Amino acid sequence: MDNLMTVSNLKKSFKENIVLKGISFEIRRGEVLCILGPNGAGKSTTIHILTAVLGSDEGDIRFKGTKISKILRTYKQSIGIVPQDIALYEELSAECNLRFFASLYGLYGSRLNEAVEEALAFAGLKDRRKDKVKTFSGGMKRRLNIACAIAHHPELVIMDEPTVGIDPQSRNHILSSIKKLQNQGMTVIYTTHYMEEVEVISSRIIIMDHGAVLAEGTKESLKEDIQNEKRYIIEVEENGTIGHDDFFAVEGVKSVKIDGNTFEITSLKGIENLDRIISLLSDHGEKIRNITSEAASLEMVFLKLTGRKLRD
Ligand SMILES: Nc1ncnc2c1ncn2[C@@H]1O[C@H](COP(=O)(O)OP(=O)(O)OP(=O)(O)O)[C@@H](O)[C@H]1O
Repeated sequence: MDNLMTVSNLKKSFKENIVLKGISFEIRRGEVLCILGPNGAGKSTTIHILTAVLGSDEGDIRFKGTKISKILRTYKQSIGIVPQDIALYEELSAECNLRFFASLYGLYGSRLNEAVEEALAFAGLKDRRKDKVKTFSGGMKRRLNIACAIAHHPELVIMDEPTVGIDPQSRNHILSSIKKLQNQGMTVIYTTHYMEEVEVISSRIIIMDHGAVLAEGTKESLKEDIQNEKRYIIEVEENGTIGHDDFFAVEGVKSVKIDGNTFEITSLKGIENLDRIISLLSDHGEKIRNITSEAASLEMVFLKLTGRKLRD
């Protein structure tokens, strides 16, 4: 895949709050690039700068090799933006909203009609086309919002957490429609703090936290680093005397987190030490309520990179 966009050393502060600390990454043509990070990581700020609605303090963004500031008009016609907050006219119908937004990108006549039909089908809203947006559920509004951003067939679609606060059915609809956009040749940038979504749609992932890129790669390559680890979550009736050092005394244990009655233990994969961990607990008189073991996941990748969970 060749590069569609290159982002170099983006820095942004709001007064003394340093929000982006010089981030760099590339966007390859035809991929779904997921930017994964917790609330406040700087995802929306990055998106605002990428969509040229916010300036950066430093850094450079190139679209097909040219600085976007030099081709702002062409660039803006080439992208579709799905903002975090729904931007639709509530008093207008689904169809009127689509007509309005697609016409902003210069579509008219039969091309506009075709684009509107296609976008209504894309959003699964053909039968609700004449209804006012204010009668729609949150999920339907989200789907329409995305349809408004892609009706003009942009080369690059930039989506900022488009599934926050919607029902599972609409979420699934949106995730599968993103795959469809990719199959049609579009490139997608997608920010989220949901790992489950990244697992489903990403071609590549950027993990962000505190305004910095912590890691970049495919989900497989990111997980490769932790393939050699196993994570046990053990819940006991009542934690009495057992502490971190007791677990570290067991061969293979790499990290221990104690949260009330729950122990999270990371261990080297090859070392089968669960029986020894269980013996340790029983020697301390702990009654085990539940044990789960996790395979390598993006959650574990995030935990390893930052020492905390993506969502608590
Ligand atoms: N216009 C602004 N003025 C001042 N501070 C801002 C502004 N926009 C963002 N910030 C701050 O920048 C930091 C990063 O915010 P940003 O919205 O980019 O993060 P995010 O990863 O998108 O999080 P979320 O998922 O909550 O949207 C936060 O501390 C936020 O308060």
